[in-house]
Amino acid sequence: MTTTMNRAAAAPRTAERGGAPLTLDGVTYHYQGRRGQGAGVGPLTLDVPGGEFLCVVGPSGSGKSTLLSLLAGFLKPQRGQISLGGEVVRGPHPRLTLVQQEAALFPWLTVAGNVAFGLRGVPRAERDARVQDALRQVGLDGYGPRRPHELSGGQRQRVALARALVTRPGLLLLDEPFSALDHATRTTLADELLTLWRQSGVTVVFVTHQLEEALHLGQRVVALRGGQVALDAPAAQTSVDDLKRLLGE
Ligand SMILES: Nc1ncnc2c1ncn2[C@@H]1O[C@H](COP(=O)(O)OP(=O)(O)OP(=O)(O)O)[C@@H](O)[C@H]1O
Repeated sequence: MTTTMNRAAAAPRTAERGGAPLTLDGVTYHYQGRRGQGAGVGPLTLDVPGGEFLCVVGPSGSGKSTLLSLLAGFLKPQRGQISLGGEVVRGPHPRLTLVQQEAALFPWLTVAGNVAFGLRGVPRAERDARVQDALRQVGLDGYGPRRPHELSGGQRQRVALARALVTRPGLLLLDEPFSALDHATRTTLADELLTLWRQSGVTVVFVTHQLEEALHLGQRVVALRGGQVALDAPAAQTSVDDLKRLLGE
């Protein structure tokens, strides 16, 4: 690929191909309740090499969303620190991008406008070319002029993925991105995500309730229980039954 990099948010300091390594060092966050510190996560220590596809599983309340909010910079660790590509994460950052369960697309923008959103500051011709390229990658060639309400749920998630990847982030965070979709669409999109990951080399942290999905997608699986890492293993060396037993499901 030979596209020129550009300025500001459109030009994350990540290599064009290849994800950023992610490090959590003693990261702790506990929600403050009326009776002092409540539930939360940590201390969590994890090393995620650049380009790894990590899945995070765990029962309801185990801390998956809290962990993602910390990684996305929406919450600040009370102790410990998170680094991405060697830089401490201190807040939302152009090098990382989050895709959630319901694609949060701007309804007043076209599909192309939604995908182009993160490319402000990039010259028009390059921006248009990158948007077209991203839409082609997610199988939505020709959908640029449509509005989000004219798309199916699966197509909206594809737009969200295109919007996330068009900025060439170092880290892609996914929070149950396919859980609102029917089984067939979910399976198709999961396989498409693997293709996109291989093409882009981005580091992925994917949160899911579905143990099968985690083992299918991830190279590595981290299971949380009560805000702590209960298991951290290569996906190939664990099974749904192992995870169920460990998580008491
Ligand atoms: N805003 C908050 N205030 C107080 N406690 C919270 C808050 N958000 C989450 N918690 C608590 O922190 C713990 C972790 O919650 P979290 O939402 O991260 O879990 P989760 O694994 O994502 O759950 P789910 O799968 O149900 O979304 C839970 O005990 C939860 O009740």
